Amino acid sequence: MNIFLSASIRGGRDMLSTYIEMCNYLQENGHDVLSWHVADPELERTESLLTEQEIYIRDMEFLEKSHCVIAEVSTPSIGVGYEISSALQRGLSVLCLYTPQTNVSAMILGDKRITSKEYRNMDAMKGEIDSFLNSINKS
Ligand SMILES: O=c1[nH]c(=O)n([C@H]2C[C@H](O)[C@@H](COP(=O)(O)O)O2)cc1CO
Repeated sequence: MNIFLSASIRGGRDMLSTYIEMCNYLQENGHDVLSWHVADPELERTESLLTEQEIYIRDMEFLEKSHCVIAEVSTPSIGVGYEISSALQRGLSVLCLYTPQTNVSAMILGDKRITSKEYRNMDAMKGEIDSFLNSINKS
């Protein structure tokens, strides 16, 4: 499956190790993570070679080619919110994942088109990803 992984960049990179684990897990399970760059520790250097418009156009093209979006929303990020909304407009399924004690926006938790799940550890997060992808495959 083509998956758009959405994760904070300018919103803050404190959870980079989580993004890497999510990306690796999806790839190990045979998925094509089109936006794998969000989990790249070298991202700041590689993205600085692109203009803001080039970044935007590339990511919107990735979204067009994706079957679903999986977003880590514990760190508030305008770009992640924008991508979630864009995915919904295109009719894509969206999974939002967040850790306990994070203050996730009501605009995410209140939208019943979105599957929003809290996870306490990496195994739980992987379980939520599996359930979400299985539900898409069945629909
Ligand atoms: O350099 C970038 N490259 C890029 O792909 N993005 C996209 C992918 C991420 O899922 C999302 C992060 O948004 P933000 O930078 O507002 O946290 O936006 C965002 C930026 C910087 O805003």
